[in-house]
Amino acid sequence: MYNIKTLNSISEKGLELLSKDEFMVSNEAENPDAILVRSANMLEMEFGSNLKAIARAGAGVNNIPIDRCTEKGIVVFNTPGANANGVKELVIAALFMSSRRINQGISWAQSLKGKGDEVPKLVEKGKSQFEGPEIKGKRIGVIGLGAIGVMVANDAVSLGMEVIGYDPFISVNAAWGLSSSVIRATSLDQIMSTCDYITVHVPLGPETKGMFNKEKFAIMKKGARIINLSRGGLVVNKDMLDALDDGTVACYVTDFPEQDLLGNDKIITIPHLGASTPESEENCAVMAVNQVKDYLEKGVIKNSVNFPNCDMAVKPGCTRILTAHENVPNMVGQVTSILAANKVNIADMLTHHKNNIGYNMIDVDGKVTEDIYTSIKNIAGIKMVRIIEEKSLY
Ligand SMILES: NC(=O)C1=CN([C@@H]2O[C@H](COP(=O)(O)OP(=O)(O)OC[C@H]3O[C@@H](n4cnc5c(N)ncnc54)[C@H](O)[C@@H]3O)[C@@H](O)[C@H]2O)C=CC1
Ligand SMILES: O=C(O)CCC(=O)C(=O)O
Repeated sequence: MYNIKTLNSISEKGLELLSKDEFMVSNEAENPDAILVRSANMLEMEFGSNLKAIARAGAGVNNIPIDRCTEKGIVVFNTPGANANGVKELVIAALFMSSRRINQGISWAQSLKGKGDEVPKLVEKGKSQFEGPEIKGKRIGVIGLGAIGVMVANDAVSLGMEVIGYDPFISVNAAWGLSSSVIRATSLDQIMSTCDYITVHVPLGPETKGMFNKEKFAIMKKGARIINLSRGGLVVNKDMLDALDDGTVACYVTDFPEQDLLGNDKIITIPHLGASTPESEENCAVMAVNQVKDYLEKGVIKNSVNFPNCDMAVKPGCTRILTAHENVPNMVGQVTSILAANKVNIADMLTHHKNNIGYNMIDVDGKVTEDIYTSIKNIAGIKMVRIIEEKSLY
């Protein structure tokens, strides 16, 4: 039986894939085998000795201590693209909101309650304060052309905008999916200095933290509108507030409200709703659960952010040994030497590595004793060993 802990509400569509015979799912599980999480902050969390995997039902993994997980041999998954359409639709809404002062106008209209028959007249008199430009023909910069950025860029083309995209690490898949009308920016500054609208779709990390700062606002086209449904930390709030004050930025839409951003007429604060659609929540949960299940049951890795993808068909009657180790010479050799010394025959084997971590699947004939398990675990540089028979032993 595997124990799965949920840290946020995870769609039933995903959880129902975990059969009750094999998985116990609870938000109170102690020392779980795996954790399913959305946005809960896990950065300071202590991990139990059983923890093998964390699956983020979503894209951003900045709430998970990836390096610490890698060090402990814990595989971290996310669900690439599963909520991209939900976010894209809200970005398009944000684009219109940033231009047409829709929500400010709605709040104002609501404030007329109690004015009786005067309301229609007051509306016509007051509406000019909420005027805003059309987006057709305007230039939009899309920073980050991954699952969300490509969809946003393509839809902006359909809306008649001139679209310029910046992503020095764009994947071949994303490039294939991008409209040929999208102009390629060769620098971030090209976006910052020429666009009427800027939307950002990059992960938050050391390289992107604070990418919207006073140096960038200094070169920005006056009156730019900025949409940030990625992460609050991409923007230096103080510098943004100054840029809004002096008119450099006409409107800032963020999915990440913070105290200092509230109550400003030029800031639209959305309560992190980018992926809050039944469709996105289901897609993410199904993908996250399937990935965790495959890993716990078979050691198969797909869509991990810290481990390599690795998949090998299970050989009937075999025992599967999984190891994670430092990506240095002779790690696999030491494992196979232990097997040879114990007269264990290898039926199949697969090794992959990603950055500084190596991952190894070995199917052997017959059983693996606890002594063999312990000898492998004691090899210097081994971060994790698991033995899977019909169900996981260790
Ligand atoms: N508001 C919400 O509810 C949601 C927010 N997000 C945020 O959106 C971000 C993007 O999501 P996806 O498009 O699904 O991820 P993705 O991984 O498909 O795309 C990210 C893209 O950013 C690019 N990139 C990385 N560093 C860059 C840099 N310095 N400059 C330009 N491009 C850079 C990558 O090459 C990649 O193409 C997530 O990391 C997350 O923070 C994602 C889903 C929901
Ligand atoms: O689960 C959510 O609602 C947040 C989604 C998100 O921010 C992400 O996928 O990065």
